[in-house]
Amino acid sequence: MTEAYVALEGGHVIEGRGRAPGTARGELVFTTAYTGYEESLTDPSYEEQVLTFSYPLIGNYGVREERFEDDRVHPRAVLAKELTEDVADWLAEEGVPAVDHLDTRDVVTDIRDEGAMKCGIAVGDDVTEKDALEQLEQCKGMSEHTDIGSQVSVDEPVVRGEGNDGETVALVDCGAKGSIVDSLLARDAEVHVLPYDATPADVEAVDPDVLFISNGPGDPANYGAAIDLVQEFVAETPVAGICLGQQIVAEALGGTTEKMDFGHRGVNQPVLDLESGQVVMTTQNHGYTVDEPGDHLEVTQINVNDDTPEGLDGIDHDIITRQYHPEANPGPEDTLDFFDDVLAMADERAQRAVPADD
Ligand SMILES: NC(=O)CC[C@H](N)C(=O)O
Repeated sequence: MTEAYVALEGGHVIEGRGRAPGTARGELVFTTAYTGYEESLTDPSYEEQVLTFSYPLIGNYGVREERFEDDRVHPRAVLAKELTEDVADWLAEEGVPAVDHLDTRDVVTDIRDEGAMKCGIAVGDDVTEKDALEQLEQCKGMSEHTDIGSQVSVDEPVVRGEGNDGETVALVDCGAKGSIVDSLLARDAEVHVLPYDATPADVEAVDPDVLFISNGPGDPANYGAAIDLVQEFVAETPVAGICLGQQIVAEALGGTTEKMDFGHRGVNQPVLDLESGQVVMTTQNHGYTVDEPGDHLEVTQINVNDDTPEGLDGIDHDIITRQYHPEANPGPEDTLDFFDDVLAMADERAQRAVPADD
């Protein structure tokens, strides 16, 4: 049996069964999602994190590429109670260490008590506890990954849905999930996917009907270029954002963000819309949150469990953002109309930009 060690911040080491070999380190987080492991494992927002599944059996319906959100696995390592052969083989092929036969209830309780923490992993025939502790020693905190966007973004602009007759979207790719692009394409948008460090000139070249900031890993404060873009364009171009995108918009407009203790990761986070009084179930994956929205943004939706902001609207500009993942994948599809709202906002701007016939 392959050895597997997980060293937790503070130096406590737990042992499990090795399912995919290698060493790794990252911020230890958990998701309560009971479905959608392929989508979670390919979500770029998990870059530099180690993902623990609290649901006990992962992999029972196989591994299929059409459910992937990106072309590779993003968590640095994976922990679970029981991984099927399919998932273990996939992770081994991807070079992502995996450990099962752990008491994930204990791991989740530790994270809930202590907060998301650094960890080191060592899996293999000859590894020891010391290898896991060495990984832990080298582990950086999330906000120390100051250029994390470069690990997950396109290098050059890419146009998707060229010639579509809907709105033109400039999507700043801070690690965008594929299904966000798909949700826009399904509504006939032409999507210009721009690098996370795109310049104002890159956005001007697209002349978008909406500037859309994607989800992505790490601390929103480390996305200076995207923050600048929001400041530069907000007066003339509608702005939308999902997850990291909401946090970047808040940072850009005088709001603040903060790190949560252990974040929200799962597919049944209840969100209250303050205007309609309706509660929807949402998919979430974040460890930071907007703290103060600032003077230019109004909180429109909140998390029912802890009142954190889940939706923001612009007070003096056209802006809509969500902290959760309206595209779902995995998770409930109660919130897909966000994309209709964003494109309706973009369409209004597009109509205004057309000079009136005389
Ligand atoms: N899914 C995301 O966009 C995550 C946003 C940010 N990295 C956070 O952890 O809060």
